[in-house]
Amino acid sequence: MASLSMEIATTFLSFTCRQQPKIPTTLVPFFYKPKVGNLSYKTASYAKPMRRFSVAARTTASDDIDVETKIPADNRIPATIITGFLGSGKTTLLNHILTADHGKRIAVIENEYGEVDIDGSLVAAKTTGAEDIIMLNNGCLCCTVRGDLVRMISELVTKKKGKFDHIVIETTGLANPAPIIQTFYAEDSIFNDVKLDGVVTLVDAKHAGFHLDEVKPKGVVNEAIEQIAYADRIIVNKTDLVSEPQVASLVERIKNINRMAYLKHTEFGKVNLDYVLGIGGFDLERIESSVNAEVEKEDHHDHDHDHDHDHDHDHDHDHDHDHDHDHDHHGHEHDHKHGQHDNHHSHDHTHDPGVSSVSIVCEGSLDLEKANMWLGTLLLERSEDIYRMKGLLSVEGMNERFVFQLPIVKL
Ligand SMILES: Nc1nc2c(ncn2[C@@H]2O[C@H](COP(=O)(O)OP(=O)(O)OP(=O)(O)O)[C@@H](O)[C@H]2O)c(=O)[nH]1
Repeated sequence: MASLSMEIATTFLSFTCRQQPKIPTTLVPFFYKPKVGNLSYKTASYAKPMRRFSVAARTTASDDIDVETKIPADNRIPATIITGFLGSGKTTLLNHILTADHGKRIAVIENEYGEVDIDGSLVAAKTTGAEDIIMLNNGCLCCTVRGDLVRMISELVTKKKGKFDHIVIETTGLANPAPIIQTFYAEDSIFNDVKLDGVVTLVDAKHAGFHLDEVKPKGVVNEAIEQIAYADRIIVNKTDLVSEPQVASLVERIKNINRMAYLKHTEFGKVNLDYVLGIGGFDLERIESSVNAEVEKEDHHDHDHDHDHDHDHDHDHDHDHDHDHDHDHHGHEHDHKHGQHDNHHSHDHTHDPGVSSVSIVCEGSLDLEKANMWLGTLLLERSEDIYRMKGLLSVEGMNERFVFQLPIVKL
């Protein structure tokens, strides 16, 4: 599969202008947090994080699309962000990764909020000397030392390229992952050599509920929620300290925040390494295959009501998905809008007033211009509410399907 990257505005506009296809099946999962107050459009908060827009074509491009699709494989160095609230087990997981037999040479960037390097001395690799460990102390990667992160990754790449295979970044427990994710897209010096592989979030089975409940002052993010919302992989750790029903209830709550991420329960961060490394959470091919799996499940989804797509009406149901599809459909909202032409449907499960995930599946014909307009409007008006989007667009008249993902990050 070929892929390409380009400026968002160009891609979006040229894609719109040059194609007039329908979209037989489109799946656009995204996270959103309901907006408080008026919607507003801020150029800086929306345009900058999305300056890279990646498109992956499944087969070959047709003549009428003005994009170069024969792009070489993405050989950039993968980077994994390990995040999670204070004491959730990030360093424990890091040690597990570094001491495991995986054959990867890992460079570690360890962020400590205080001046004293405590985590660094706890990291196993320091004693083995097998990997590079870079400490970023006295500030948080998402704010005060973000510039240092950029410089350190750039230096790693220029001075030690070829000497390591993967970068693992452990954030502080108070980090908001969004600006860290943005670093991988907004900084050319990083983007050209390093790709974000995934965000792994540790959740403390015993204390997470308390942190998730915490009501922050207006304008202040709840980091515990953000860390879950941005995750590709969630590890509910310290399950030895709580009962099974407590774990189940926490898992339900987490899934209500982020149904796109995979989730595992562990003690002392003991997970298979392929669960956390090389996961391709930000990798278009992987996204495409997981989105395809979602579509297949959608196709076999057993609706308890009839859809008559021959009639002049629109079924509009918003879906919350998790990878097990273990949600039930009792009491969820179905928004049927009659009198419109589109045959798409989506299902809306609203469980949590804070952050949630939504998948939209559109079947049949969709006008790309309208879809583009809808996406553009959504991003203009709700970019402050959306953490992340991954999607798959199937375009009439073209054999390819197009994958996109947007880390919607705000500073
Ligand atoms: N009982 C229990 N303790 C654990 C588990 N995982 C980690 N711990 C312990 O919890 C404490 C905190 O673990 P860390 O790995 O340092 O957590 P962290 O997220 O890196 O902590 P900060 O860097 O302070 O945010 C340590 O004493 C760990 O040994 C677990 O599954 N069960």
